[in-house]
Amino acid sequence: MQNSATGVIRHNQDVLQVIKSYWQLTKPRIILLLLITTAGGMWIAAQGQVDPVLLIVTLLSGTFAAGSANTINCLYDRDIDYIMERTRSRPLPSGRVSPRDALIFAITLAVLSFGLLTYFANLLSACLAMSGIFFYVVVYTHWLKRHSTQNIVIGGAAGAIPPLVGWAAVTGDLSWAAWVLFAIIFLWTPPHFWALAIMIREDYAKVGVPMLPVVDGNEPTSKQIFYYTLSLIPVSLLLVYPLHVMGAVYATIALLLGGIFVQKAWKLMQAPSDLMVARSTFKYSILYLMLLCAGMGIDSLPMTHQMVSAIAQHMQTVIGALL
Ligand code: HEM
Ligand SMILES: CC(C)=CCC/C(C)=C/CC/C(C)=C/COP(=O)(O)OP(=O)(O)O
Repeated sequence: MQNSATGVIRHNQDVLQVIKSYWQLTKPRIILLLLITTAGGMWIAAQGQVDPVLLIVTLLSGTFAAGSANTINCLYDRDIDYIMERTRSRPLPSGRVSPRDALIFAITLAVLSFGLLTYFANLLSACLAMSGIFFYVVVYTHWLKRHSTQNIVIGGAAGAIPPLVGWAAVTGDLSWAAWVLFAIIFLWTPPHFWALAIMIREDYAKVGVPMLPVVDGNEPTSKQIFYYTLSLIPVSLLLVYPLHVMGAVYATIALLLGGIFVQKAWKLMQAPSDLMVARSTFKYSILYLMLLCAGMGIDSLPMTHQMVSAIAQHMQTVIGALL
């Protein structure tokens, strides 16, 4: 009796371990931020009034597409992941999932994503999601990652596709504002990744991946980080002017967040080998993108528009009374 109970417990633990391994293959923590940017795109496209069913289906499809891309990346990179300390315990290098099963899992996720987006949203959003997988797997992982110091600059375009998926799911096309969202993430990726690459330079050097800090050193990398970060401020404000899809609330948030990011990048440029500063810049990059997207959401709410116009009216009355 006790043996069979122990057997059931052990079986359940095994099942949980298998689920955990497949979950880890998808790199879920990265997907969360990708989904936040997708939601940001949807929110602006729908001017703050997104159909909840479309939102849920698009985010689920985005999860499947990104999970598929990340699984294929883990499959392709399992040789170097086995050598690098940070990635050694991932499901493939540690042997918890076989390459064949990982491939079947990735294909299933991609098919589900394409089917859901085509059925519930439109073909454009489905094709954009598939182009994200293609770009990340073929252009970044296969062509660039092991061959160019600009790997993450060009390859980073893959990570900038999710807001396009969100936008297209709502409107069926892509406007200038959607491309500005793409540009924000495109410019954000080098500071995000190179700050981390400064911290784990030795790992990349060990496996011969030509990340910029490995090849050119920390000083030129920190300069590049600074210029990309600086360029983020005017680009993030394009949504306010000339595109007029965001207002004063977003502008204030974008300026504030961008200012802090530039300050951190400046500090890193002054001390390019200070791992604590690099760590703080990397961590802040994630917070920056999360809060910028939250700012887009807040600015798009009809309640915010009412509040801003009420404040403006009040100010007008006060100024009128004073003059
Ligand atoms: C080519 C582009 C990119 C590269 C090379 C890159 C690389 C990395 C690496 C190596 C890590 C550390 C992961 C780990 O510890 O296992 C990381 C963390 C992270 N990345 Fe990126 N990244 C890129 C783009 C993006 C994009 C587009 C997003 C989302 C919009 C993103 C979101 C995150 C998040 C949220 C983390 C922290 C995960 C955690 O909590 O551990 N990354 N990135
Ligand atoms: C629309 C769509 C599906 C887009 C795909 C977006 C996507 C999956 C972006 C991932 C970006 C990323 C985490 C790169 C790190 O790869 P790495 O190989 O350098 O990281 P690692 O060393 O941790 O494996």
